[in-house]
Amino acid sequence: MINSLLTGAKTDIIQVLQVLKSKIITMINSVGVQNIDEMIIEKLDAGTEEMLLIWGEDHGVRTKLKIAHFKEAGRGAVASEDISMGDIALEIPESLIISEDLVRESDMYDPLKQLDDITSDTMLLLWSMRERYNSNSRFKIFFDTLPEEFNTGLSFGVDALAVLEGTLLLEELLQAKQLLRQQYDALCPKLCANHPKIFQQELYTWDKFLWACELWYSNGMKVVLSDGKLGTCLVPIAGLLNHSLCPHILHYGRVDQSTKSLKFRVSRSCKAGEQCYLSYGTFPGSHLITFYGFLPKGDNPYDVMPLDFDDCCNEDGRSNEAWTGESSRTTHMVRGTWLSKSDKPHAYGLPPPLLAHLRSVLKGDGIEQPPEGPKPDIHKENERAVLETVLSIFNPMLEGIGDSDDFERDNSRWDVKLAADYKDLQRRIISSVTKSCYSGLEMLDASA
Ligand SMILES: C[S@@+](CC[C@H](N)C(=O)[O-])C[C@H]1O[C@@H](n2cnc3c(N)ncnc32)[C@H](O)[C@@H]1O
Repeated sequence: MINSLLTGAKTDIIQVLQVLKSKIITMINSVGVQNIDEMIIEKLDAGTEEMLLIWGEDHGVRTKLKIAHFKEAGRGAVASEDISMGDIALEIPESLIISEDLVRESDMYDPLKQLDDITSDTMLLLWSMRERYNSNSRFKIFFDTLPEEFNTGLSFGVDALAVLEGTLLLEELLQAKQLLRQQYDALCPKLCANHPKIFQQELYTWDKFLWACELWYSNGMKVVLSDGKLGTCLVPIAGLLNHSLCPHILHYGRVDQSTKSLKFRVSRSCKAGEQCYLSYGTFPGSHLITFYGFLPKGDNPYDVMPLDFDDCCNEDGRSNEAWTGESSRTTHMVRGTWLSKSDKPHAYGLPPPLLAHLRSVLKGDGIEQPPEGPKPDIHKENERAVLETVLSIFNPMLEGIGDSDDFERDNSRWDVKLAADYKDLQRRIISSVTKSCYSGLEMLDASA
């Protein structure tokens, strides 16, 4: 924006804009200094990945990245030269993107389009299950670089699930897996029986279906293609970029109409040799474990505990249900209180809408509301009741999670270790909320 203002601006305005631009660039680059997700390179330029890059470049890929191996994340992309803010780190021609069009062009499309309620994402998933083993595939080199196992939450074993006892993630994982199993049972056996030449039974087993689901969840990207259609796609080479809470590449996902390519521009500079990170999206740890199989390092502002309230009562305490025939619900997302930016008194690091909700509900219990205003004279009894209510929700959660597991993590299986890390994170969030409530109560006592 500043660059476009600079064109044609008067000298004095140019000077102001230049100062503004350099300040903004310094601020953005300082984000890199706090980058807590630094990983150690184990190996640079690995065999198959190197071949994938060469294949890509032969087909029009342009890149300032090379592939490296990291202990914490498998493969990742490293800048092969300094990449300045706004530069394109990677450009993939649309013709190399694996999208719905490939199913339409294949012999699978006819039988699949006869099915009710099948989405194009599911069609593409079924297509990729066969293409993975097609030795004449145009994407053979890409399929050859994919891991044999994905290690996402969907592959957690019983020991890891046992560690998750008492967390919301356990329910989330079991439900996600059950849903996939139902989808598999409804689709694959019938397709194999009715079209055995197209859907060969040995390629459509439950294990291979789960592998393909993990592939699409952990590597799929939402892309708007040049025909304007939005779909989940696999983007060779770009699929090797790892995620960070402090990413370089934030905005991608629309094929450039003029170049017919997908461009990955860096929003902050990336020095030669530094790992170049993508943002997978604003996901909480539970989602990243379930569908990607990792927890990012650092404080994730999207890690939230959902609290559901039945808004059952109206102002005079009568049930809304009796009047409207339905009860309404509100959900409040509570983060670790260390992430709170609010320095307002009586915020306790908790979300203001949650506090407002509890204050108003507790008013129904005959407890007086604090008067509205810029500096509210907070009514102590009301505040005490609010904090005690929050404690009554979070203390049982803390008990449910229990103490930290005391087993040797480094010698545990990947899934058990990840489950224990997740539980620690949940414990940390819940403890921060209860601690904030207790210190709030102490403050109220001290001012009595
Ligand atoms: C799109 S792929 C990225 C390439 C991947 N590292 C590989 O070797 O194929 C996504 C997967 O990379 C890994 N990953 C991405 N970001 C990570 C991070 N910050 N920490 C640990 N693992 C990460 C996870 O296994 C995730 O499912």
